[in-house]
Amino acid sequence: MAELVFFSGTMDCGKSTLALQMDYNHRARGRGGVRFSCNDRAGDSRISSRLGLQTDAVEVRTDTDFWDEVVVRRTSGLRVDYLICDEAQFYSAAQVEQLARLVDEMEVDVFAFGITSDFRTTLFPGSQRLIELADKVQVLQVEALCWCGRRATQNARTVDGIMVVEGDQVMVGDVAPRTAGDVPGVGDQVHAGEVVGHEPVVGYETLCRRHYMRRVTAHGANLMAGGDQTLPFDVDACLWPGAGSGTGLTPR
Ligand SMILES: Nc1ncnc2c1ncn2[C@@H]1O[C@H](COP(=O)(O)OP(=O)(O)O)[C@@H](O)[C@H]1O
Ligand SMILES: Cc1cn([C@H]2C[C@H](O)[C@@H](COP(=O)(O)O)O2)c(=O)[nH]c1=O
Repeated sequence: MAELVFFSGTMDCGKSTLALQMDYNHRARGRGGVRFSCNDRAGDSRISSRLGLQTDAVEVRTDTDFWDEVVVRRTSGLRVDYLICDEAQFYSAAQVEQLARLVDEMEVDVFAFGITSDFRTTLFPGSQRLIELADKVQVLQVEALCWCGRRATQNARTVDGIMVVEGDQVMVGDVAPRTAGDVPGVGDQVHAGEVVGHEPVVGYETLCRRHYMRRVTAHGANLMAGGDQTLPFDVDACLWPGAGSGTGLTPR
């Protein structure tokens, strides 16, 4: 019996790697599949893993109809037993419904991969519909970690190194280990898209809920630990502007 499975998690937890592995394993057993992706960091029509593997894929656009994609291939004699759907958070609800219909009416297995929520902790439309319709939602085994060592559950967006909570939902970007540099101070607020004399650099960082809520990125934690605070200094004993009642760094 065909299935709609949603493999979900934060950024950088191995979704695209798993997508490529599942495609490889099914293909190796003679099954025919089609790979789809949307807005991959490596560019249009690609599925790329940070482990270094990448391959071609069909780019999903707003007018892509998955039902038609499968019908066209089957009509021309191609075998379509399964679909690999990467970056599925960016698909529309209607496209996810087409995927579900392919499972139910054409016995096509659909393996979808995507992040659940955006930088404001809001569900992406595609992910929401997948959670609503999937036969199984699987959280990936490899956990992305917060800088504190806890499991990361949130995707924070940074602009020029500062965490932001406003801006467009879709902004293609990557997570990157932060290096020391001249970036603005902890708690400063800038908005995604704001240009201050240069093109803003958008990045992402996976955080645990506690540090997402307190707006403490790795860089912020470093600043606090290495700043002129009297040691020992407990980063977690601070409230953040905008994250609670504090107006600044307010040791609890
Ligand atoms: N140099 C590396 N060596 C080993 N593992 C790596 C390396 N770079 C990335 N990874 C692994 O790849 C994972 C990210 O895989 P990827 O498929 O790109 O994630 P996702 O699609 O979920 O964003 C990381 O969690 C890490 O486990
Ligand atoms: C949180 C968040 C992420 N994105 C973008 C950033 C990346 O291009 C992809 C996620 O890719 P990954 O392979 O899972 O790392 O999504 C976005 O556009 N908006 C967001 O809020």
